[in-house]
Amino acid sequence: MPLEIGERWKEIVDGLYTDVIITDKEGVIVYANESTEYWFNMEKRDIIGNSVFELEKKKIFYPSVARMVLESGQKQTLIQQTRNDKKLLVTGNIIYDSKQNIEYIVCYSQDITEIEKLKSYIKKVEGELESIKKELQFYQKLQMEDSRLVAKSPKMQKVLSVMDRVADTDATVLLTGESGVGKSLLAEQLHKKSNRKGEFVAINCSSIPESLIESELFGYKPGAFTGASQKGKVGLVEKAQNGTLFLDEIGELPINVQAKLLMLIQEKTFYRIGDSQPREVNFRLVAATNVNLEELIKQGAFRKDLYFRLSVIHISIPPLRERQEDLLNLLMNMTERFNKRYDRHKELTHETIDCLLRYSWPGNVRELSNIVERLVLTIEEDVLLPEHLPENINTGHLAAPLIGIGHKSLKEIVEETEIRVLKDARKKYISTTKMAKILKVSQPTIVRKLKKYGL
Ligand SMILES: Nc1ncnc2c1ncn2[C@@H]1O[C@H](COP(=O)(O)OP(=O)(O)OP(=O)(O)O)[C@@H](O)[C@H]1O
Repeated sequence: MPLEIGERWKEIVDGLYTDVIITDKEGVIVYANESTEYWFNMEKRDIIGNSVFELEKKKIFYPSVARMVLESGQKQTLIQQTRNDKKLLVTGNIIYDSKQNIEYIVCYSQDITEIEKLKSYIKKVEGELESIKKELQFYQKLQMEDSRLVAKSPKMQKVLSVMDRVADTDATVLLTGESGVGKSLLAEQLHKKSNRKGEFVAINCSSIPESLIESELFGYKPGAFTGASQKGKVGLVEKAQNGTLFLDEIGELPINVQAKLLMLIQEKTFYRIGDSQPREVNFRLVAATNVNLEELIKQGAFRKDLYFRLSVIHISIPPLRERQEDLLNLLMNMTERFNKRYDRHKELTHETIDCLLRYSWPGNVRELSNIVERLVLTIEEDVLLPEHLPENINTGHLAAPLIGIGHKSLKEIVEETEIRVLKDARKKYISTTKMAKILKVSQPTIVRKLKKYGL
C-alpha cells in the first residue's frame, strides 16, 4: 500500500535535493519523493510498489540498503553505484511501531560521485607530485654537485668522459696534475659516479708522519707495539671496504709501505700490524700526485711495479692556465658562492675580470678560490676593481715566466709569455707599428710573431 503523507509534508520532502525512499517491513517501496526520479533516472511509478529484493536483483539499488537494514535490524550506511554511474552514499534509518517492531525504513542518499572523482584525482596528483619532488631532489643534488665542479673546457670534458667510462669498474686510477687543479675533488666525483656502497676514505700521505702511516692504513692488532692501543686499530683500508680509498700525494708513501700497498692491490688482502691473519678487502683505489713519479722511480724513491699497478687508468688534469673557459666559469661561480656564504654583493668589473684571466694561476683552482674568498671578505666596496687585486695579479702577465717550472721547457715558458704579452698589446694598440714601438722591437718582428702564434 502506498504511504499517504500529508500535503504539507509532501511539499517539504519533495523540495529536498536528496532522494527519500520509504520501504515497509516486507521490503516493498511505499513512498518515493520527486528527487528519486532524478537520482535513479526512473519514474516514481516504476519504483513505488516494487520490492527492494527485486530491484536489487535488477541492480537498480545495488546493494540494497533497505534489504540490509531488514536483515540486520540496524541502521546502515553504504556506497551504492547506480545504473547511470553515480556513486551514492546511502543511509537506511528505521522507523519503529508502538511495539518497537520495524514499521518502515527511510532511505536517503548523498551524491558522492564528484567527491570520489576528486578523491581519486587528488590521489593521482599527490602521486605525481611525489615523483616530481623526488625527481627535483635528484636534479637539485646533481646541480649542486655540478655547480661545485666546473669543467666546461674541452680538456676537462675529456677528463670527465674518461672518468665516466671507468667509474663503475674496479680499475685503479692515478690522477696527476699540479697542486690545486682539483685531483681530490675529481677523486670524490669518481667515487660518487661509481655507485659503490662503501665510503670515500681519503688520506694525504704527506700529512702523516712516516712512522704512523702504516698503522693508519693497515691498522694493528691489540698491543701490537709499544704505545699501541689495547683495543687495536681498524685501518683506513678496512674503512674503505666496498668504497673508495683515495691516497693523495702517493709519491710521499715510504718505500716499505709501498711494498705492502702493492701486495694489497695484487692480492686484495693485507695484514694488520702484528697480526698473522690475512684480511680480505674490496675497494677501488684512487691515487693522486703532483710530482713526477717516473722521476722518483729513477731516484729509487718509488717502486716501478707499484707505479704500473697504480696507473692502470692514468688521468692527467690540466693546469688552470690551460683552460680559460673554466677560469671564467670558476670566477663567476666562486664570486656567487662566496657572496652567498658571507651575505655580500660583490661584483667584478670587466677590467678586474681581464686581470684575473691574464694571470697564470700557479696555485690553480685553490689559489683562485682563496683570492676570490679574500676579495669578497676584505674589500669594503661592492664593485671589485683591479686595484683591489694583489699586486702580482694586477700585473699578472709579468709573473708568467715563473709558471710551469718543473713541468715545461724554457722554450715553452718563453713562448707562452710572448703570446700573453702580444695578446695584451694587441688589445691596447690597434696598429702593429704602435705595438712595435711600445715593445721596443721592429714592426716586421711583431707581424712575424703574430703570424707565428696565429694571433
Ligand atoms: N673544477 C673545479 N670546479 C670547482 N672547484 C674546484 C675545481 N677544481 C678544484 N676545485 C676546488 O679547488 C680546491 C683545490 O682542489 P683539490 O684539493 O681537489 O686540488 P688537488 O689537485 O687535490 O690539490 P693538491 O695536489 O694540493 O692536493 C678545492 O677547494 C676544490 O673544491
